[in-house]
Amino acid sequence: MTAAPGLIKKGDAESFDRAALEALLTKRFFFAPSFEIYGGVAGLYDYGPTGNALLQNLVQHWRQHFVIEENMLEVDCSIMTPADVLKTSGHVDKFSDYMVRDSKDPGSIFRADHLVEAVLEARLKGDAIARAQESHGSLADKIDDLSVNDKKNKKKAGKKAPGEVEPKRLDDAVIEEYKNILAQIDNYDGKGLAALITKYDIRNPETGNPVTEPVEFNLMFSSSIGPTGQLQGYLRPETAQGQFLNFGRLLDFNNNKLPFASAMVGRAFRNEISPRSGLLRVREFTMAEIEHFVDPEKKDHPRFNEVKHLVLPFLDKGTQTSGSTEPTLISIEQAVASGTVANQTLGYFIGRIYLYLVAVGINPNRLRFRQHLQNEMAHYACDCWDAEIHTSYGWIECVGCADRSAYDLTVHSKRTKQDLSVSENLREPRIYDKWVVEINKKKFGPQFKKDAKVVTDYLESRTECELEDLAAKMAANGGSATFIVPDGREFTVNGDLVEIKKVTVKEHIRKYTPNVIEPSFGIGRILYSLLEHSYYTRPEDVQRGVMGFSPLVAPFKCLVLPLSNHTSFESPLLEIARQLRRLGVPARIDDSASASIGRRYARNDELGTPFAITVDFQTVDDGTVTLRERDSTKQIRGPRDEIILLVKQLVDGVISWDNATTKYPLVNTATSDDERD
Ligand SMILES: Nc1ncnc2c1ncn2[C@@H]1O[C@H](COP(=O)(O)OP(=O)(O)OP(=O)(O)O)[C@@H](O)[C@H]1O
Repeated sequence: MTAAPGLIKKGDAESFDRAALEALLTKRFFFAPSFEIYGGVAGLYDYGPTGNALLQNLVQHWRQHFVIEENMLEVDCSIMTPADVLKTSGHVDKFSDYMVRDSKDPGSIFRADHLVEAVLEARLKGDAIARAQESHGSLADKIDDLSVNDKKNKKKAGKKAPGEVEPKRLDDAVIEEYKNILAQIDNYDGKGLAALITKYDIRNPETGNPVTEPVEFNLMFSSSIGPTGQLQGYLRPETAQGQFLNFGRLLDFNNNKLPFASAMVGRAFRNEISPRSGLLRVREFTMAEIEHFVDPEKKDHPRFNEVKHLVLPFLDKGTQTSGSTEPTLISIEQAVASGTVANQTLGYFIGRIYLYLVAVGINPNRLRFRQHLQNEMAHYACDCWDAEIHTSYGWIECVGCADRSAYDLTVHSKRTKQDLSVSENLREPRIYDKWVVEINKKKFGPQFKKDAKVVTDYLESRTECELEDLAAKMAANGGSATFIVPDGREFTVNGDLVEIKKVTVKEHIRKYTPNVIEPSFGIGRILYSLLEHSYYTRPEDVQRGVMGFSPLVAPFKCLVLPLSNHTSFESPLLEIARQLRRLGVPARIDDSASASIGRRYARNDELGTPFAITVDFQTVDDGTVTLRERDSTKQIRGPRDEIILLVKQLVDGVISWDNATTKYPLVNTATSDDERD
């Protein structure tokens, strides 16, 4: 669709007014706080008819783009999950964030990294304002104007927003330090955050009080299964585990062939410490996750050629640790060849994620791929990239894409004693050298007594590289080596007890645990980013908001409306809507007698309806109707049945609006298009 000249650009960050968008979203019931008439609960939202249709369309296109086009095996698994499963996956022990409290107001709780980030960003903004005030009064006004949205939002919330800007100069060296910290804020653990809070005197911005030491808070909602209360469970924090646990059946379903991918769309639950920023951080949300199971030695991808040419902004970990947030524009092929992205399969999915996001309407200029920093990445993952989308809240992670190695299948297999590996019959036997550990059990028991199992488990679960290191240590140390087991204790072994050696192996069957590449989508975050990127106002009246959704995701595709409430319009109106719906085009009739036609167009612009068919007196005379396109507000006229088919083609993307205007004459309408309710 072509935009009218002078139209305020969609997704333009500079001219964006968040308060105006929020008012529109509430008025048109895109979403609202759940349990609102009971006062609501932070982080829980209900989608209205418009928001829900948008959400379903995002999911539907996700299914088309991934599940259908990539022939994935879609499953639907239980939400309530026994504790044992999540203990094995590591969620019970590690799925947590750090929180701090206001030292004098314990009810004021913050996620520690978000607090540090908000305070440092506010100080940098305050410095920019102070510098501008000193040098150019006009620039200061401009910057002050930019913070108008913050002020409006703050007023709406009725309290002081964290990070409220106080004009104050900072030393240049301090600015550099702050920028450096912000570029790698996800890399700090509890101790690191505590040090930052002390060093930079981070306080509760609303009260000015100091905050407590960061403590870990597990994000899972706990429950019990059954009447005895004996079986502990959790609401799943991601959809992935169900897919891993069904791996054996899925492999069988796929005729024991690898690679293949499973997929699931469903709700996930996280008891977020401080759910702010609307739909971006909620406690219950729709996830769409893919688990691509692949041979660890064959991580190339047969369809890599289809995406390798895409040039994308990659913000790698080296750039971030050097204190910069400037991504590098390179092709996916270059990113994989240079080792920036670990392998082709990961690169392939980065490309597919990009194509999906842009197809649904995310502005490609406000999209980047950021690599996880060392501490941020799950300990088992070997590479992870987030698709981040820029919104008025900053850069937001909307899709994570991780190479989870063989971790998940290995831990579940160990815990359940079920074989979750793949066996491959080799045409030629494979002969290779391998590091192995041989434990002298007779001597081991008397030496380590009750700790024998801990030490044995430690040694037997070492990777080849680790065994090689241990062997080198023993050789250098007169035959003994000291190591620390997972519970923190130190043990020493010598050559009498343990032999670590290289042996030559001949295999006819290759047995391995597949690795998993996991693209994980938060549909709500994509939806909210899309709302910001789609919103614009008409140049002739900045109060008139338009949601410029593409027909692919628009909640309603076609509006059908009468010029007035004349009775002769009733029957063609119903018939047109019926025909459109029969063709699979969601159509909405707006025949409210009280509103003028201009007002009704404006109302549907706010719903993002791309096309409108109007029935008027000429329709009754000669069977023609007008068709209006939302962004240009231009109208064409043609025979009713032809226009209905044209709408179907426009919605399916088979024909463009520009093309349509060459086939049917543009009409001059006397309709007042500038009213609103
Ligand atoms: N609280 C939430 N509200 C809405 N969406 C979420 C939330 N937490 C995660 N997601 C979505 O799920 C996707 C995958 O989850 P993942 O575990 O990778 O997120 P995360 O790294 O924990 O997110 P964050 O660091 O922002 O808390 C994210 O990319 C995001 O789109």
